[in-house]
Amino acid sequence: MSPAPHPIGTAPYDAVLLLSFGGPEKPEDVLPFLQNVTRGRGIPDERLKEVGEHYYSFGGKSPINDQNRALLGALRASFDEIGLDLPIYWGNRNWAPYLTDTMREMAADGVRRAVVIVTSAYPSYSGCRQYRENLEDAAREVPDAPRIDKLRHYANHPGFVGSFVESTAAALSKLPAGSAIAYVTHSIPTAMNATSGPDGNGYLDWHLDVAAEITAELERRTGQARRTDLVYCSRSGPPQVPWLEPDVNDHLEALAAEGVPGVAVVPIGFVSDHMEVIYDLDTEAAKTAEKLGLPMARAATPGTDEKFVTMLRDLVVERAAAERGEQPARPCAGKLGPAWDDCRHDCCPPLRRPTPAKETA
Ligand SMILES: CC1=C(CCC(=O)O)c2cc3nc(cc4[nH]c(cc5[nH]c(cc1n2)c(C)c5CCC(=O)O)c(CCC(=O)O)c4C)C(CCC(=O)O)=C3C
Ligand SMILES: [Fe+2]
Repeated sequence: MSPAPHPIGTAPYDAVLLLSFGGPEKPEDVLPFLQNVTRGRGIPDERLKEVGEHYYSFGGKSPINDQNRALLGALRASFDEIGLDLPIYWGNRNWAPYLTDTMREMAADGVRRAVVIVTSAYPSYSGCRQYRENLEDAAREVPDAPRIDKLRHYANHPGFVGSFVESTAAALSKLPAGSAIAYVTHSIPTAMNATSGPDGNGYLDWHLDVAAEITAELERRTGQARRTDLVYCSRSGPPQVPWLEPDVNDHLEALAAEGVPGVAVVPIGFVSDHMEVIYDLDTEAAKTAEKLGLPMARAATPGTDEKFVTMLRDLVVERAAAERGEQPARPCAGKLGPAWDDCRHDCCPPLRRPTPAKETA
């Protein structure tokens, strides 16, 4: 008689939810998508027109939904490999499948408790709390909505860092010796960074820690130190509001002026090659680099890389153990230590928007 398969502990969960940003699938979707994203967020019309053009130049279709479908497939295969039979659902903030519809489906299927994987790795209002608000809003609309726990931030997990170590090494191998590394992430308002994470400045601190880990591992491998910086793409908002700088294009100019022989552009802020990556980096920054005669290679994002997918699976198993009151190992690279499971109530507060009327303190 063969032994029963070893049951992987995923109690108390009966499902996993993949929660993402969403993107347009065809040209007619672009405007309604942008309206969903920017509703009440004070983005100037000029910027919206410009971003609309980015989408139209790629046929009105964002790659993000197909990337999430691929990730769902990879997660399913990875779960099946170890006999983990939790169903995996998918919902988005800004486009179909909308989170509220997915939550309705989960409730109808009898899901009582689920764990959510968000496609955003770092603490900030946009990348964390706004998703938690989306979950809360959806739960208010759906009778018998499941209780949903969010995985700890995974940017400093060895699976995420390790995936970027490999892709950065691959990018550097296409460049002249002595090339620099430019780590890139989505710019956010400096005020949003100031309040990100439980103690503030979490967005920046986490990125710097992840970048330092990747750099240190590559240095261990090659014995070579090189110039590294953290720079930004996709600045939005009104011009008078300060966002994190420098912009990647300005940084490339500075590197070229210094005579750096080449640059690996490493998008540590992104989990897949969505519009910010294929437009802001592969189109715009690549054009800047070409104009400057600066050799540039862009490192791959995790996407469906095995290290990344296995990490997500491990984090689901880890969180389930923690919810059962066990003390699971919490793998972590970097100096900041593993992130908290549940965010504190005052973590990453929303930015105050300018109000048209006078107020008192
Ligand atoms: C930190 C961060 C991430 C990284 C974490 C994560 O990955 O989630 C991220 C991801 C994404 N952002 C995306 C798209 C957009 N973001 C916008 C606007 C904004 N993003 C912000 C921040 C972030 N955004 C902020 C502070 C704004 C200003 C408005 C506001 O305060 O909310 C706008 C409006 C137009 C514009 O102003 O650019 C669009 C269209 C897509 C989809 C891409 C695709 O379609 O492939 C993805 C994955
Ligand atoms: Fe964004």
